[in-house]
Amino acid sequence: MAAESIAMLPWTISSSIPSDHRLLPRGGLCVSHSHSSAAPSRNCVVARYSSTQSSLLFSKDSLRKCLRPLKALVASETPDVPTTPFTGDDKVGVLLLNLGGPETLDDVQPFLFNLFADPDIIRLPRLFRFLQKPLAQFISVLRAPKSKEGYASIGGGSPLRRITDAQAEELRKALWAKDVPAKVYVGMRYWHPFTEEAIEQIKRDGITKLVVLPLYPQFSISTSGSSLRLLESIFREDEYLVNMQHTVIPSWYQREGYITAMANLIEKELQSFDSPEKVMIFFSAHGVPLAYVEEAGDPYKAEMEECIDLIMEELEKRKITNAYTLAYQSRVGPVEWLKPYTDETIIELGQKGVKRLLAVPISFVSEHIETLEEIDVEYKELAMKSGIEIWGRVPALGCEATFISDLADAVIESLPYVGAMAVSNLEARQPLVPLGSVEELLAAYDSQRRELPAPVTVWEWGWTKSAETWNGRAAMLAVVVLLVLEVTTGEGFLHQWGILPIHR
Ligand SMILES: C=CC1=C(C)c2cc3[nH]c(cc4nc(cc5[nH]c(cc1n2)c(C)c5CCC(=O)O)C(CCC(=O)O)=C4C)c(C)c3C=C
Ligand SMILES: [Fe+2]
Repeated sequence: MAAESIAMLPWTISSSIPSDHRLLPRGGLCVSHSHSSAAPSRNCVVARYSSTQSSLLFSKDSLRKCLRPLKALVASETPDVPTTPFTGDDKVGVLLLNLGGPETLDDVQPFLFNLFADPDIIRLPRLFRFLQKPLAQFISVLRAPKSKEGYASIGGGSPLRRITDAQAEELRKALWAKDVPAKVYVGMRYWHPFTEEAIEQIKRDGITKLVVLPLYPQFSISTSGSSLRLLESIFREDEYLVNMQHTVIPSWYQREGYITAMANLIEKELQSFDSPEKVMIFFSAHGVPLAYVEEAGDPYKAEMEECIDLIMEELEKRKITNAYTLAYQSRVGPVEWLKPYTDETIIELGQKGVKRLLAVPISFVSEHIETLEEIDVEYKELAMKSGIEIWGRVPALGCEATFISDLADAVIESLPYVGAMAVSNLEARQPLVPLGSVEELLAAYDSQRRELPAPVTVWEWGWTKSAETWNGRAAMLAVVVLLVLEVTTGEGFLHQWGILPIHR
């Protein structure tokens, strides 16, 4: 696609651009993939000035340094990119999208139901879609006791609402301090305040321009993708929203302020070890099923790896050159997830003689059950058993000032593009998209729109993984059928055992 054909994208150049050209406003730069044949090393990128098509080879460092004057230069050549986006009548809103978490132990099962009822979390083949809700009910009831134990151990509920509300308030203050009087809303995917509730408030407040900002640094179909898909369906059916100008920032892991804030946290935590240089930095990201990446084109893994490259580059500039590794935690269910797994990696590192580990949660910006329980308790215990002697953990960003200020900048930089973007011609991983384009955005990742295949497709005889999986599936299907029969007829073993009430 010609650079000229996409006129309205913001000024975000990442030092490790993922696709073969990141497109900037007309007259802007296309920056090629850091691993392209034109870029001889991983520290180089090729930038092409779109007006003249001339190419230049930059080191990532020098590209970053010359960005500001370049922006000024190109802005002066691009009169059609709006520079004064708002009139006095505009009311600006920012909608933060997040996962949500159960606030009490009684919320756990219904929260899990909402999560598993999401087709972006459990993707059933088209033919079996009608089973989504019964299956969600079944799995949520089955998983609830274990999840409840976890939430009980971190104080009886998820801290996510409290932290996200605090982030929203700090972001609002940062925006006002930067002369952008905006209101900030929180819309959760699986628990209160639900996205629908936030949207109702946005309408009541008469917001005319909305920036949608998922609080996940890296994009995944299962997180930001799911939230945006829901938002899009809400927008489609509402006259007020259809006419409200908006833009979406699908991911922002490459932003300088975020990278700096993460590097600051890591640097600070390293100082608490007696020999900081001997500590291995252990990035632990939330996993996703492998098929999301390999079959559905989820950019999550690629964005995660780039994000870690950027953080390590930033640390390197500060002369911090520790060994580091990335692994994926929190897998659920029988299918294969992104590897290496965090638990297996900890054991291997112990066997290799690593003695000091600093865990860095990387896919989420708040403390939550998987940092407070899984990392701080389970993985720490495993590490100690595996021969690791000293264990540390970097806190989640929360309301860290550099981070919040950078989020405010991301919002401000996106404002000129609110309502000014076309839905067509989407490129995978472009920095801003309009709503109404989530399908296109996802299709850009998954250009052939293939359905996710069954996790084990080849049948093998014997007591094998495939036999186990197929037996498991058959059993699950049978249970679902029984449950449906039971619920619809009001008779069956659950009623007989008094688990479900008998209706007379
Ligand atoms: C970037 C972060 C996350 C990705 C990717 C993600 C994918 C994903 N998650 C599940 C299943 C569960 N997730 C649960 C909790 C949970 N998940 C995330 C983040 C990501 N999930 C967070 C921050 C939380 C915690 C919220 C809180 O209450 O603090 C849970 C519930 C907890 C539990 O029972 O373990 C489940 C289940 C899947 C299947 C998936 C990808 C398909
Ligand atoms: Fe999750």
